[in-house]
Amino acid sequence: MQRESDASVTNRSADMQLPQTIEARNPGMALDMDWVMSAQANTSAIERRAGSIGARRSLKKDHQAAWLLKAITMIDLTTLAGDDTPGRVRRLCAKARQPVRPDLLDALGVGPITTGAICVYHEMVPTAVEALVGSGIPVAAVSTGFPAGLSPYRLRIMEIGESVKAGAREIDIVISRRHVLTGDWQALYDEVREMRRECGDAHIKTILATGELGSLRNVARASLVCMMAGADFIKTSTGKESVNATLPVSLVMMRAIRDYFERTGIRIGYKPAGGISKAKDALVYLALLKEELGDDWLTPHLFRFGASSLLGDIERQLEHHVTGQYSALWRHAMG
Ligand SMILES: O=C[C@H](O)COP(=O)(O)O
Repeated sequence: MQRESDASVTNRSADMQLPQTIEARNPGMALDMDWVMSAQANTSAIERRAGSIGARRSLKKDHQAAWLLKAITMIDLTTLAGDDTPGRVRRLCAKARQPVRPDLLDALGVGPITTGAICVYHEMVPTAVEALVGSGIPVAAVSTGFPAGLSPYRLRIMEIGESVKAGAREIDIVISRRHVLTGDWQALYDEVREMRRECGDAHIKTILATGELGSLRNVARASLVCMMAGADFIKTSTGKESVNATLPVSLVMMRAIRDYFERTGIRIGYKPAGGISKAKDALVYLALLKEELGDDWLTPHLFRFGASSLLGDIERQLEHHVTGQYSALWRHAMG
């Protein structure tokens, strides 16, 4: 019985690999301070809503394997460590090309899938680009003095250009947290606008480092300013803050995205990142996304997980789904 319903959704999951409608990019707009300052966040209501999401049933349990496969296609498979080597990046790229064992995919009735992207530091971009030739998987580079974003402004801008030149098709920039903490929204807008310009055709994800922004209201306002400045995606965290992606922050950012869509007709992507390592947590994020932004956002063009170890746990859960047995986590090493 469970197999039957899984199969029907799993077939749908194969559609995930079909080209999605590519929408026009967010051109941005003039900074609208009235709109920015009107953004508020009722922390207790947000926490209550975020706390209830895990218990809801928006993703049917017997369709879990299909949702986990979908989650894989939305992972920015990441390595951002000081000891990264070309060998580690090449292994990660091989994993991005074939994130799930073919026998498991066969058993689930699905064709080949890939992760959404590979995410690395600038120095590793050429290695990743070479390792992914012909796969269609984009390379994302973290840029602008990641993770603190405190290197000289000119160099941060140049870093973007260098990564684009090296073949990165997505640039994850970090914003200057101080602009948010001092309420200098114009400076934040100008910074992101210039970074967006430097990205050229590469898509820009703006990392808010929400764990360092002081309040959910600041998260809401910073999200709006980044979108007004032309962000293609807004992303929670670098993975290096002491608090990274959380459900309350995700709720606030998703609602800012909804607000922006309702007023401009432009869909902005969302990327929770940092500390998401369990398949069950990924499902909760997808449930929240579906409930807050709807099915249109359930595509790698509009949603990514920034994660270094989530894939291993998802693969383990899929193996359990097919064989009824769990394998050891070490068998799912990423790099
Ligand atoms: O942007 C991605 C994050 O750095 C990944 O964080 P993680 O290693 O906690 O999964």
